[in-house]
Amino acid sequence: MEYDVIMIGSGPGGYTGAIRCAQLGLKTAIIEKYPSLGGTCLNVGCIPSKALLDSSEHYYNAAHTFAEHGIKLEDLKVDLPQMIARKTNVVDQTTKGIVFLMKKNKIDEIHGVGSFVDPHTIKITKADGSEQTITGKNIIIATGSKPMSFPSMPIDKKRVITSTEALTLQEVPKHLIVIGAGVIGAELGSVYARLGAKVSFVEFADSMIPTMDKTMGKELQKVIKKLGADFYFSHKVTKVENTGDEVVVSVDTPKGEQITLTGDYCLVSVGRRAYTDGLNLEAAGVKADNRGRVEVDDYLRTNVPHIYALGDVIRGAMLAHKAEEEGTFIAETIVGQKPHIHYRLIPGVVYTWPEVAAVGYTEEEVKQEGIPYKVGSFPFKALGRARASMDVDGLVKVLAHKETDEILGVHMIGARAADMIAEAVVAMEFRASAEDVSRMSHAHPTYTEAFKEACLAATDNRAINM
Ligand SMILES: NC(=O)c1ccc[n+]([C@@H]2O[C@H](COP(=O)([O-])OP(=O)(O)OC[C@H]3O[C@@H](n4cnc5c(N)ncnc54)[C@H](O)[C@@H]3O)[C@@H](O)[C@H]2O)c1
Repeated sequence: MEYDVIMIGSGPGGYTGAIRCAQLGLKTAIIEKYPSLGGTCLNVGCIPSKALLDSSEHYYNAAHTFAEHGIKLEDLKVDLPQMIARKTNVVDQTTKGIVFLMKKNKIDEIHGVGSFVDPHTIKITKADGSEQTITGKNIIIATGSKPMSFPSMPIDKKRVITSTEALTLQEVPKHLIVIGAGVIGAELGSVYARLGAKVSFVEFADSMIPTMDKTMGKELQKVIKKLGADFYFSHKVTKVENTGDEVVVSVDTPKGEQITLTGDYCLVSVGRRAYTDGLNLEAAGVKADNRGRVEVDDYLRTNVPHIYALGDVIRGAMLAHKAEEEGTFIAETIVGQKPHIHYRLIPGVVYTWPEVAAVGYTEEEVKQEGIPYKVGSFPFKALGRARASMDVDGLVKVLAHKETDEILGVHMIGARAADMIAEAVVAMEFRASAEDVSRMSHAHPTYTEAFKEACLAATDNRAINM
């Protein structure tokens, strides 16, 4: 069978790109190694982790804030197997939705491991060992990423686990040691801290979520500390050992001393790596870089012009919505359109509670690039809406150009920040100044007023409610 496009991988980038190809009239096949569609994000990433984050937040509120709201509960318990079962149900519904979308768009769905035979031919090895070969005028590599580890921290999937196993635990850990306080560590560490686990974060850098604006990491640490977590920043893990019922983690302190931490589970969340295993890129002559990522040009084309790649398997942020934009971009490029992705304006979100969300430059970046800037901040606790819901932690920080007032970056930590960041993206896509946003009506009382107030603060230090 010959296709216009073969998409290898059905994560958010793969399935979105396949649908856009089909919409543009291209005969499209999608190959997926696993029985269900949706990739890491839908099966063992974004969606299931959000289901557990929400459940753990409900529990935490029931245990800690309901009484102040005037709601009394007795005999409150965590039923972790039920929590995990609900999460599995959410995943099932979501992945079945993708099957429906493939059928609706007449995309051929083929399950099995895809590997290149030559630059136009893909062999699919199915679970029962049978093989199928198809050819494509264009091929898109969307095979995503896998959790990274180091030889000193071997993953046994029982006590030394990755995010995948952390989504299926059948008991709340007594002491969860989290290696790496980046996005996954913060999200899943906070789930189990809320459910009652003692959580210790061991992080190489000097703060949580170290690649985001430093103010966000500091604020997030304050909130997670309230859950009883411990932090070991600028500490280096040298060894992780499963001793049966326990995990012993050996750590070098910044002073050069060696300490050990003992817990019942250890979550290794030290980043992810591009996943190209089994693809047989050599048969197509496709080049990978020194980090194993498929090399692409500005058009997301590999060194073989009809083979493209997108998402976690190439350079850039490992974000589902970045991959989705790239899927659409490639489909439109194939049919001769001139699409565009504004990488600087792809938002980043950490789904802790409160959430962290950001778009554009961090303060550290504007300093480093020598861009003249000014800052406006506004804390959520000064908002009536936040006090009404008892979600008073966090702030909005706006960076604007000192001379032109153009918004350069927006960083939020607070309730509903993940949704609110969309307003900042729109403002920045249209190159708004802080004053532009200051002059737009924001409904009262809402959390979005914090963005307007931070813009007022940046415009002329004239926030109203502070
Ligand atoms: N909400 C989201 O958008 C979301 C959610 C999950 C994952 N992701 C993406 O998936 C990828 C993987 O997530 P992640 O949290 O594993 O990676 P990450 O890069 O966000 O964080 C890894 C952290 O581990 C630390 N680290 C590395 N080696 C260490 C060591 N030996 N000892 C102690 N600390 C060490 C790093 O300094 C870093 O802070 C990221 O690119 C992330 O953006 C995104």
